[in-house]
Amino acid sequence: MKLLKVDSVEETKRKIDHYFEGIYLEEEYIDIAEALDRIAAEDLYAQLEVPEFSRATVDGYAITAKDSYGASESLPTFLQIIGKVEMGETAAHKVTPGKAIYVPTGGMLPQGADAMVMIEYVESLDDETIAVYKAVAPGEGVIQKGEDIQKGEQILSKGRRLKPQDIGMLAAVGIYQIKVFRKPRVFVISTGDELVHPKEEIKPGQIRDINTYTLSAMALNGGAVLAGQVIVKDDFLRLQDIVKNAIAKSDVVVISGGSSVGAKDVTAQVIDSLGEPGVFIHGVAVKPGKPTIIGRVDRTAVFGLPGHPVSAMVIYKVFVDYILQKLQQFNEVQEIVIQGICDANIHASPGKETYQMVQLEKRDDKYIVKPIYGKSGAISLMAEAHGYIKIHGNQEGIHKGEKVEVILL
Ligand SMILES: Nc1nc2c(c(=O)[nH]1)N[C@H]1C(S)=C(S)[C@@H](COP(=O)(O)OP(=O)(O)OC[C@H]3O[C@@H](n4cnc5c(N)ncnc54)[C@H](O)[C@@H]3O)O[C@H]1N2
Ligand code: MOO
Repeated sequence: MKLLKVDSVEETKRKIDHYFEGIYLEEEYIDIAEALDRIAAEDLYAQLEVPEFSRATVDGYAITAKDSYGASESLPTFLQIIGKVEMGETAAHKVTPGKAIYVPTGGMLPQGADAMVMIEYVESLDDETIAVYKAVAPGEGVIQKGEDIQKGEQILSKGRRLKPQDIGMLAAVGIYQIKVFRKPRVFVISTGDELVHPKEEIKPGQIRDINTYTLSAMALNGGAVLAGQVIVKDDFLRLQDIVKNAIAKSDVVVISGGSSVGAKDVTAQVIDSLGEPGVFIHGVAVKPGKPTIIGRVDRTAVFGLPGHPVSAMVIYKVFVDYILQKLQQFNEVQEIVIQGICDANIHASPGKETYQMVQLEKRDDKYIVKPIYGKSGAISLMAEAHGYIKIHGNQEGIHKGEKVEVILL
């Protein structure tokens, strides 16, 4: 009988890996100004050094460090000023022993100089002479040629989600266009005779559609574009028509509701009717979210998520995000985790991976993790939660005082 035998989370991910092997989104070139949060589709190496010349990191005088040795507040060293470096220009003169050249922060270090002494430690005696009241070591106040980025150094790896600092690295080495994976297209379908749009009046027995909004927002949050949003009644032919159209337009179709074994639960049949290989997961050993369906039609992933809003969000985070990342060869850690101390005993469901919603409280530099409870139909549970703890199927539960990892929502 269906749903009695279910796959573990690990087995489900293995099946996803198998069914989506070699299926990736196409690549495209974009300007780095548009690259935030996109996933790199190429390894990139620096073709030059950064900085390309040694630069001052302070306002002051470029000198030979040796000249300053022994200098102090009571016993300054006297040096002759022989010039000034302008920003964005080459340093014309060379520093030799006994001489100094003024350089602003970021200016080119003149030849012969190996350190900068900050103006705070210098006194101008006349137009040509300074007194230096501090000894500086070679390299002080200077960023050396190639110190930031070396020629040939890898600056980006395929599968990395581009952060502002990655974009800065690319700009630094003169790369202004980059190959990324096209944004995945996600189509969100909510099924149920009881569902109405939030702007409409509801009759007894009806409820407002929540999942369209939570799941669409999760898709956008993950860097996808929305290919469509539809509410559909529990009707095989209507749903079949809509899912068929959605598959043609998207990389991932997320259908919520209608995934369990009730008489109206037609999602699995619809997916199977639309093409090969069809449904390969029907039921996962997780709590919440057991009646999860995962299939593939041609190159499109089709999910039947449980209708309960909490379960739908949890399964989206665990499996839909997993596929979206696979399609873009994302190669980093999927979850952002915080360590904390659990402040209550938590019971687990043997044989099932349990996702326990929690709140975090900071006490004496430590995070206290408090389990919060509610039915999987209660959206307020998700709104109150800061994250969740994953309790493995072979764990009995968690004891009060135990160290736990919280996956942030
Ligand atoms: N005999 C069994 N019955 C059920 C099982 C089971 O294993 N055996 N699993 C239960 C669990 S756990 C869940 S979760 C639900 C999943 O049901 P469906 O995915 O078929 O979803 P529906 O029945 O359509 O809806 C469940 C619940 O969620 C509400 N819902 C649905 N869509 C939305 C939406 N877009 N926005 C807000 N709320 C929505 C719906 O009204 C129902 O209340 O099955 C259990 N039964
Ligand atoms: O999946 Mo049901 O989600 O346990 O409520």
